[in-house]
Amino acid sequence: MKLSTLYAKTKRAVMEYCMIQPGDRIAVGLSGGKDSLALLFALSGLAKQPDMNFELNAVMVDMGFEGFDSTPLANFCDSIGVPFTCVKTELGKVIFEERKEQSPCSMCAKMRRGILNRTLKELNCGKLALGHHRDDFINTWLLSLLREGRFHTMQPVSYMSDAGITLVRPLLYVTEDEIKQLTAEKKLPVVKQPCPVDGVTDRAKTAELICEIKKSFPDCEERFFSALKGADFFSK
Ligand SMILES: Nc1ncnc2c1ncn2[C@@H]1O[C@H](COP(=O)(O)OP(=O)(O)OP(=O)(O)O)[C@@H](O)[C@H]1O
Repeated sequence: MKLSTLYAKTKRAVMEYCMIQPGDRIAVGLSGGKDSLALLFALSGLAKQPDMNFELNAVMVDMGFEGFDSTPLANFCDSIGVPFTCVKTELGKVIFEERKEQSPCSMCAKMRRGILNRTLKELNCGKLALGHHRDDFINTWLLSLLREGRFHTMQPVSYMSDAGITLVRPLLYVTEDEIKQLTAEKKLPVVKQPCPVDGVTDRAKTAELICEIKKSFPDCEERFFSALKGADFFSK
């Protein structure tokens, strides 16, 4: 993926949905996976553009899974001049070993979000940028339809009034394939936290379903996405 395309697509989302205001302090939620690394890479490039005026941080919640080492991420942040904060937790153990949660993903997301919010407050950051990309918006829409029977997906921008933090998703227009290309070309240091339910969730099943549909309708993702945009799913 060309860097100019990455910046243009990210900037388009940022401008269209007013994701960044001058002087903002933004934290990228860095999981160690390819999506949030690509987001960090894109925003650190945008931050250097003369018409952009914001400060960037990277924040990671270390889930405490055995063998995970965040050093490559710390080194990467250092190399692009972005301060890195890693919050060490035992969330993995609490969720999977002690509580043996029936729906670990929602519990994990909730607890992780609480820790991220607290850390953002300490860092004086008012916005949390997440690495959701175009295909995640489509996947969430299909999952909501199949599981909850409603037309719904994530928003490019949403305000969490209880925490006083704004969530932004600047990779709205970037596809997963583009992120994979970028990760390989730029040798981004992916160090995924070894989650036990990775690949066996309903979200993974809808991703497989979309792959099946693609065999008969190769452009289905473009069509789904333009349907979401056309139906004004995303509020500005
Ligand atoms: N442990 C974490 N610490 C900080 N931010 C996180 C963490 N886990 C997830 N996030 C943020 O939430 C977003 C969505 O999380 P999700 O678990 O769905 O990961 P994903 O879609 O596989 O993305 P990635 O490739 O970045 O892991 C991530 O892109 C990242 O911005």
